[in-house]
Amino acid sequence: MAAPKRPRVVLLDIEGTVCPISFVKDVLFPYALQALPETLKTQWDSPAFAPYRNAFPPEHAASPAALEEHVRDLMSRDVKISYLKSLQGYLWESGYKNGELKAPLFPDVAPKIASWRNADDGGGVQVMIYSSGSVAAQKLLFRHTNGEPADLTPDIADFFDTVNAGPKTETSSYQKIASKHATIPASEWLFLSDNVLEVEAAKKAGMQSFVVERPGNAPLSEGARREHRVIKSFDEL
Ligand SMILES: CSCCC(=O)C(=O)COP(=O)(O)O
Ligand SMILES: [Mg+2]
Repeated sequence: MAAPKRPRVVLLDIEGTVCPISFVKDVLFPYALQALPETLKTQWDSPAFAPYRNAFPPEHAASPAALEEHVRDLMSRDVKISYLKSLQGYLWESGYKNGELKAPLFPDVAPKIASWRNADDGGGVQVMIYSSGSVAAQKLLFRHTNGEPADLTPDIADFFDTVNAGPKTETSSYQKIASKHATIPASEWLFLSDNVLEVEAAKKAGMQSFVVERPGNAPLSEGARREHRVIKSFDEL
């Protein structure tokens, strides 16, 4: 069998791949829930907030109390639905901007993103992001990291979420992502994720894909370890 081609695009998941799951569950989610009541109280009818409110099903957007109850329920179950993800990005914005929120990237992540970008092979390796978090939330996260420099967005060529690509466990989403950059065959994309179902969907779309095993991630089954390459750090690439 021919050796896989060196990737020209590295497509990265966020939670459990570039930063710990605990940052999302124990820092970002509580921040959003804490900001929610005041936002609903003071911004319910504001033009800035209306698009986020109106994206929810009407029965849940009927009153601040109904919306708060629904958001709390969705977040307690970590439901990755696009209107919730958009609202979370809106709620996190002030926290990132005032310095309360800073994304704790694993130590290998920022240096490797820079080295992919600068790879001396006539254009480097493009780095793109695909996360259930909204594109707006992704940009906030990569603009406010613990790296030096903190803003990694200049090194990121494109951002995908469940709105512009589709659900992460569906093969069609990876086909759609690859078709946006159609000069690069799917076989020259490498998708890295903690989620085995996402890795399987990317592989079915013809991408290379490895499972990333980080501290705090859910344990991997023996089957997953047999079926997929598992890496613990981007330095293994
Ligand atoms: C980029 S926003 C924070 C992460 C988030 O809300 C999320 O759902 C992450 O899911 P992922 O697809 O990156 O595992
Ligand atoms: Mg993930």
